[in-house]
Amino acid sequence: SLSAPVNTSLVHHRYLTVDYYAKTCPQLDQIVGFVTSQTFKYSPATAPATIRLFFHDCFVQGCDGSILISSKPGGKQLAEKESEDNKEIPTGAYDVIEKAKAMVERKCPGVVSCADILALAARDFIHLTGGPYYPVKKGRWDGKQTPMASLVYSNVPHANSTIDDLLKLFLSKGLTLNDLVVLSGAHSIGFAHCKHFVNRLYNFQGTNKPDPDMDPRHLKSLKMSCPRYGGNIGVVVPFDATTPFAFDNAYYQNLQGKLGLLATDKALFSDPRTKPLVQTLAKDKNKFFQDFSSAMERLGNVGVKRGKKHGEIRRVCNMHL
Ligand code: HEM
Ligand SMILES: [Ca+2]
Repeated sequence: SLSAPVNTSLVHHRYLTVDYYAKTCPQLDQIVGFVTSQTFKYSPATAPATIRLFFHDCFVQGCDGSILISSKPGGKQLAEKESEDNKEIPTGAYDVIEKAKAMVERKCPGVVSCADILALAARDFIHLTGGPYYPVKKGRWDGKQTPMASLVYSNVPHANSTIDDLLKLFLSKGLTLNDLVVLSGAHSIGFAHCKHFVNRLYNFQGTNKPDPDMDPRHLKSLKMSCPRYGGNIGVVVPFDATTPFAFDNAYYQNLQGKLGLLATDKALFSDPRTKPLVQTLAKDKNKFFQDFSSAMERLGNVGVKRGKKHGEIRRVCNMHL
């Protein structure tokens, strides 16, 4: 027959369903919803942190909770969580998953994976910040593999990546150029450390001058937060200068107004392959919400594991069974 080759890392998501736990844990969505909304009240920064946590989990060994595992004390292998990229993720994101898992375990012990709880929590936080509410398909198992910090760098995007790099990375996960543009809309909320964009402020591509593609007032205000020398490395700056806690399509409008933060954000508007979609999304919030919801479903399908050979259902999320 003429059947297409099957990418085995992508097939298991066929088993994901919205009502996967309908019999075994009917209260699941409600419990996770309770914990995320309580957390959001006193710690809104946990929302963007958890969304990024989900993204980085899915891109490294698939959506399998591998990012949640802590390194063994005294062990020589560093876990994913301890990698340079993931150390930036505020610990509140790990805490909210652990808290939700503990509550779920009390109601339905040994049934629900941490990977599914993370997918649900990411969805809840998108909704809590004003974004779309979409159904989450479930049935992911937690990964049994030992997570390795050394796998993270090459599997997550960086602020100095080119659109070609990003496209290659997204294609390797079964995602598209459109998914890249649409999922980048998550930068509608949250914060970045100065080091990720400081070159654009003072020494763009070795010119010793700022990036000419940046609004001058925006440049001035970013320079105040991020001095060239002697700044505090802990300082973070909102991706969206106007509404950092509101999930909306202002991210794309900002790109058009030269208010993008990372070079990769800006590149989405300067590259002819991605610019038309940025323009469409900047105009049409409903389309952004619809496209974002389906792109998150595809993100949640990446490298899903199932069954006891590769998977487990953890009791606590930071430790293997
Ligand atoms: C496509 C290329 C992407 C690049 C180059 C990129 C890079 C970054 C960088 C450098 C930060 C700042 C981290 C820090 O300094 O603490 C960040 C934050 C963030 N990223 Fe991305 N990212 C990309 C795509 C995505 C995607 C696809 C998502 C989710 C669907 C996402 C969600 C987030 C969120 C929510 C934050 C804010 C985290 C917080 O406030 O704690 N990013 N990203
Ligand atoms: Ca993972």
